[in-house]
Amino acid sequence: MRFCLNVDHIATLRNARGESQPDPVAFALMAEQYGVDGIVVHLREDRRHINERDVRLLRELVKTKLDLEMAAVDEIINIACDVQPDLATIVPEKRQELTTEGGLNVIDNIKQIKNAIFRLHENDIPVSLFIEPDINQIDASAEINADFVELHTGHFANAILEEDIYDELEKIRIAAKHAKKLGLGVNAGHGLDYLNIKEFIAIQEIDEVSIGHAVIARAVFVGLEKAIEEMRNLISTKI
Ligand SMILES: CC(=O)[C@@H](O)[C@H](O)COP(=O)(O)O
Ligand SMILES: NCC(=O)COP(=O)(O)O
Repeated sequence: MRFCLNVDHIATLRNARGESQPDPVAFALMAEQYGVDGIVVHLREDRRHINERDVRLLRELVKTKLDLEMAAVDEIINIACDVQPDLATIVPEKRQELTTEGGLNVIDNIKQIKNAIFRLHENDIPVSLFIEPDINQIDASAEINADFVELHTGHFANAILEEDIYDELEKIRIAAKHAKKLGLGVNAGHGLDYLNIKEFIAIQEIDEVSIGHAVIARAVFVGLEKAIEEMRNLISTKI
């Protein structure tokens, strides 16, 4: 299971004072040295954290894989087609949200997302759709030629009761198997941390996890190298 690090919230800290430190680009390059398999950044329309300078510099400097999370809107699609990330992950965005609250509704927005995929594919950029672990959403994603799906793990991460955790994990497991059967790459992310990852790695069909907030928070206390090492060890644990 590959481990990609989302560095959005280094940019959140940088932007807190409108200055230049800590630089998410420098942080991402250090993370690569410490063994992550890729860097994820979410260039939001409101630029609350990652900005275009970060994305363009990361494109120049990242050696592993650059996964650009983005809304399916012309402004951001144009930037993505110019920057050429290794993967474009289309995510839903709502101004008032604190963080991403759920997966894309591919079915209800099929025309807009199909157009975004077409434009990104025209520029040789593989596309992942950030969706709920839902069979119908997976079928719709395959139908419009997505290359990957990223299964939203937020409901699993936020579940408290044992039975809810089990139910959410089963939804992800079934969805991952179905997506694999359709030939889609299967990524997952949102809210994964040092505790819930232990249950998550049992799902063999997941190719890659994107983790940000929990690792950044841990790095504040133990440093980035150790935070990455600890998560890497948990993800590599033999089941
Ligand atoms: C799509 C997703 O779950 C995250 O990668 C996303 O970046 C969350 O948004 P914030 O980083 O703005 O919290
Ligand atoms: N797509 C999920 C991601 O990149 C990181 O989400 P989180 O770990 O910050 O919740």
